[in-house]
Amino acid sequence: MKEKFSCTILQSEALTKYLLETSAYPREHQQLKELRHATVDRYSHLSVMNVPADEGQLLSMMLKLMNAKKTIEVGVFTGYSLLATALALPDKAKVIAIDPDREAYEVGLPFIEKAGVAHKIQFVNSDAVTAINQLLQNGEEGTFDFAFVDADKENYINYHELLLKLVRVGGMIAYDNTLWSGTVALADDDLSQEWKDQIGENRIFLRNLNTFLANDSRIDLAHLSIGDGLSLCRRLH
Ligand SMILES: C[S@@+](CC[C@H](N)C(=O)[O-])C[C@H]1O[C@@H](n2cnc3c(N)ncnc32)[C@H](O)[C@@H]1O
Repeated sequence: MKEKFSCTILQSEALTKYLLETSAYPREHQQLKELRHATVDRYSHLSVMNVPADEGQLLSMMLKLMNAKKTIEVGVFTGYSLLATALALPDKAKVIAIDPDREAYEVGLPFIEKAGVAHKIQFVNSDAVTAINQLLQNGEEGTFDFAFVDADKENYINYHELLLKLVRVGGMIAYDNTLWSGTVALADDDLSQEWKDQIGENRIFLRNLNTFLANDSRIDLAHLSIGDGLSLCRRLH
């Protein structure tokens, strides 16, 4: 029997709604809330590209616990995770935000400015391989505390090699969407045509990444079932 398409990896949409409405939305920063609503108004169904509020809160808590001061964001869109990051960092911290599409970032920018954290952000209008290589050439190897990757899935495995150089020993790389709506666990025959059309080849790229990370002795790994799946990789040496 074909599985029914669902954006959530929790057992029901009702449970996702409960989690967001009970714990996440009441504590969501006002500008994050407004950015989220503006993204729905502007992009409707594409607004699922924003990380959900509970994941934003996890990122925020991790950054504070790590005392992070220099981070990189690969894939910005309208900037929900970027704003959550910038809000969690101290005033003199820096986040390099990379995306070849500046238009979507400009939808979120007024909310970032209103939150008073735009000065922490350096937006780089480029594809990430070029931008990260540039940072490495500039001598910034081993200087980043945290990297958040939420962009083109086929390149995650390439970003991993570059980001392992860019983050310091003990620093963290987080990959978003690594459970891809639960489809990484499904056989081809379990997928309806509607689902196949939506997910394309990303399910295969993410499966390969998950196997690769599980076998990578250079990192500690925690694969979380939050949002659409989040893989946390801590650089060991
Ligand atoms: C899922 S969205 C990011 C959502 C964001 N984390 C948030 O919470 O709002 C993915 C973004 O990756 C960007 N992207 C696609 N290819 C890229 C690349 N080669 N380098 C950097 N960003 C890329 C897209 O333009 C898009 O804005």
